[in-house]
Amino acid sequence: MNSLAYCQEKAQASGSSFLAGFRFLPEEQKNAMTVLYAYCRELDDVVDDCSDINVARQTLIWWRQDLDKVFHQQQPEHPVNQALCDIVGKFGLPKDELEDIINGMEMDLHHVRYQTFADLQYYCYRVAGVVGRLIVRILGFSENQTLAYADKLGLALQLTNIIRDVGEDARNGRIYLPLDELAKFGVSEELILSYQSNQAFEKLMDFQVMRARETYRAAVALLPEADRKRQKVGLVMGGIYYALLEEIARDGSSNVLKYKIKIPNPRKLRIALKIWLLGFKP
Ligand SMILES: CC(C)=CCC/C(C)=C/CC/C(C)=C/COP(=O)(O)OP(=O)(O)O
Repeated sequence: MNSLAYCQEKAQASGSSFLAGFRFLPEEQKNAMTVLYAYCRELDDVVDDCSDINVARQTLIWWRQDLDKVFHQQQPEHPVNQALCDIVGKFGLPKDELEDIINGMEMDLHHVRYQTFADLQYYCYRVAGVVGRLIVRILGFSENQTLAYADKLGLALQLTNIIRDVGEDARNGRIYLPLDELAKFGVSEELILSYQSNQAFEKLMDFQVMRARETYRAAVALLPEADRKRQKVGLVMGGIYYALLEEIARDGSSNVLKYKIKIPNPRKLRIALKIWLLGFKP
């Protein structure tokens, strides 16, 4: 199997919410997005499948060394890194942004709590903001402000992901919601870790949803007119996750403790098509 085929299989197997948007792209950009997606997925798996933190840490060190080869004209060992060799030059993907994703995964190994929203934002930048930046580079941009849009949209998506996965993360002993916000709303860590919902938790979650919604609006407002057309697939990705956020709000945001809300694939495709034709207005 060649390295691109490996990435395509990895992306397909993930069943990710985002793949629906890729089909609108020309072959070269679609392949680059698939390689980037596979890269993120592989790194994610290192942390998700981790039963021994030392093994995971060593594996991330190995990924750093293998990524280094991509930028030093050497043959990397991992098929995803081999596939990256074909796209980093073509799309001007910087090493430090690809490395930042590894840094974000490392944070996941050590940090299971964030004190403030500023702390959480730093994590979100590394696992989602830089992904947004790399996507913006693949799709093409003419104004630097488009990078600020990428940071913001990445944050909006990651906040949505955190809201959706509160229950699943709690089962793994993780709480991403900032601890000072838990305290402000009178929600204890124990309540979340025992999947108990109460009025205080409902209010906390309503606040989280409202802030995520505002983050989507702020992101779209940052995207310069000149880059809107080229960035349409990114907006489709944002729109699919925004629909997920609205679905969580409709369902009752405190239910995130009990189950994980999903949008069925046919609906994702309808949302993608609508945004492609009419634009994304959160
Ligand atoms: C400019 C721009 C497009 C910015 C956005 C950047 C971006 C795509 C960040 C990824 C954040 C995120 C929540 C990933 C989860 O992926 P997943 O495949 O695990 O999601 P799933 O579990 O919902 O399928």
